[in-house]
Amino acid sequence: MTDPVLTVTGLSKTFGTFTAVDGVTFELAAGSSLGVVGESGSGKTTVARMIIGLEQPSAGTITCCGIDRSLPSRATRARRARAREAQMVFQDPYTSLDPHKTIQQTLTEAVRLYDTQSGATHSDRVQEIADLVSLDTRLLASMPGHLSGGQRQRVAIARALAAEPRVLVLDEAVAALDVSIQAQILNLLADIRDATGISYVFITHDLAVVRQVTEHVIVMQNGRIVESSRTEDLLRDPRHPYTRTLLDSVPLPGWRPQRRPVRPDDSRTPTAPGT
Ligand SMILES: Nc1ncnc2c1ncn2[C@@H]1O[C@H](COP(=O)(O)OP(=O)(O)OP(=O)(O)O)[C@@H](O)[C@H]1O
Repeated sequence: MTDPVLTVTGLSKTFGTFTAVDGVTFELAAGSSLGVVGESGSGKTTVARMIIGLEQPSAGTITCCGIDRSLPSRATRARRARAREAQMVFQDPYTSLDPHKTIQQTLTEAVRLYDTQSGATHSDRVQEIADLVSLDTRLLASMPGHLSGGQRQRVAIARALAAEPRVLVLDEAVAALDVSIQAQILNLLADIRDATGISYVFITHDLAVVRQVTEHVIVMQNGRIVESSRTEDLLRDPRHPYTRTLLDSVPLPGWRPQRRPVRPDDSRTPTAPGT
């Protein structure tokens, strides 16, 4: 393994008497992608929030790009430096963008905040990150409300990339999207990784996503890692009973949901959303 870009050691988080994360340890190599799976409430998001500094660890260490990030810092310079190490993309592209700002304004704000480019103007840089996520330039003048879910998630990814982070933490980032749009975003993320050498921590409940975009997976249950393995090995030969249960609940190829019995009011003409 090349030098890790992120090392998490014995990470724990308690809320009052409740332990949400309990002694989590893993490494993320530069340019690699790690899946974090586990049922709802297993502590995945809390780990993510600690990595990007939104939550303070109760115990353990987080070292990102060789710098110990376990301790909080209020200094603007340190917070900006940290933002260049790790950024996060959230599940819901509908709420994560400011509805009152055009895409251009949102991206310009992010570019201005993390301006590291020598010479390039903010608008050049906005164009550059829009290109990186294959966002149609005509959409820059739009408000988020006029974009599709997939387009909004491209904007959210572009905004995170404005900081040129070494690590991108994606928390259920494709879960709200249709399967075909999910595939486009996952392909896009693969292309961005190839182009920039960025590393991903991919939090998901979806093992199909894990199969497509990660090389290594950790499985969490009740705040602990219960299995850690190469993705290929985990999907072929899960060791922990919990991981087997997770795999068993994934539909096999060809599975079709059962038809729902038709209820009398199903015959109504569907109303278009927002009308
Ligand atoms: N600020 C908080 N105060 C109290 N409890 C919290 C807080 N944040 C998280 N928890 C609890 O910690 C546990 C882990 O939550 P977390 O969101 O990390 O799980 P998760 O695996 O990401 O679940 P999901 O997939 O539903 O988001 C949950 O029981 C949650 O209720």
